[in-house]
Amino acid sequence: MISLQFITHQTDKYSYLESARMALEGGCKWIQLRMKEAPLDEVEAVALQLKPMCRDHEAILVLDDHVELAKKLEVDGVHLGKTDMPVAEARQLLGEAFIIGGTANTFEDVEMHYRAGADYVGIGPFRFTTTKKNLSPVLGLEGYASILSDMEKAGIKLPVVAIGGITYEDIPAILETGVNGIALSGTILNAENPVAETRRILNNN
Ligand SMILES: Cc1ncc(COP(=O)(O)OP(=O)(O)O)c(N)n1
Ligand SMILES: Cc1ncsc1CCOP(=O)(O)O
Ligand SMILES: [Mg+2]
Repeated sequence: MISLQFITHQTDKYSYLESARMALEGGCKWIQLRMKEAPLDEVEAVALQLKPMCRDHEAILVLDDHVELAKKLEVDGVHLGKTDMPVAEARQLLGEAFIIGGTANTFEDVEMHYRAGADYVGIGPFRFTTTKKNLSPVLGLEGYASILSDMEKAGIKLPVVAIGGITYEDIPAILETGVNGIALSGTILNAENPVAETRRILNNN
């Protein structure tokens, strides 16, 4: 079964919490609570509801961006990008027990996160997506192959999660490049039945 990280999103049909609930029901064991434009108190309110749901499903819960909140709520970790708190600073604040992920679009980004002590890197985008604004350049399969080859040459062993516009059909070829996991949002939430789609993705990969 693949390592699948579900990225929460709010749609016309689903709230952030409902999106996570469906992924958990479909068997996903890793949820990232990403509420991009929401005020901190709203993120906290949803995280407080989501934490016991993740615990009941034996799933990991990481927060996008919010290091102090992750510490306060004692969730499992955070995911940090270029404009967020640097990974090294987050590590100082959170200690070794928390999972810290960093965003990368180039080998240099990976190297930086590796040196700073990240536990994994989210490399993307694989292709264009409307789920995130201000996207970095699209990587495609060649981009992953190239970054993973550079990592190998440099002796950098760090779990890689591919992200950005990924669909069910893309997953086998992306995994072939050597990435360790896949992060998905839209392809699950746009499916007719997101619970069944999560199951299909997990059972066939
Ligand atoms: C697994 C994973 N990879 C990359 C990202 C992107 O994070 P970031 O660059 O901080 O952008 P925002 O998600 O905060 O808009 C991610 N969230 N998760
Ligand atoms: C958070 C994030 N970072 C790069 S692409 C992306 C969005 C992923 O969502 P989707 O699977 O809907 O493209
Ligand atoms: Mg961020």
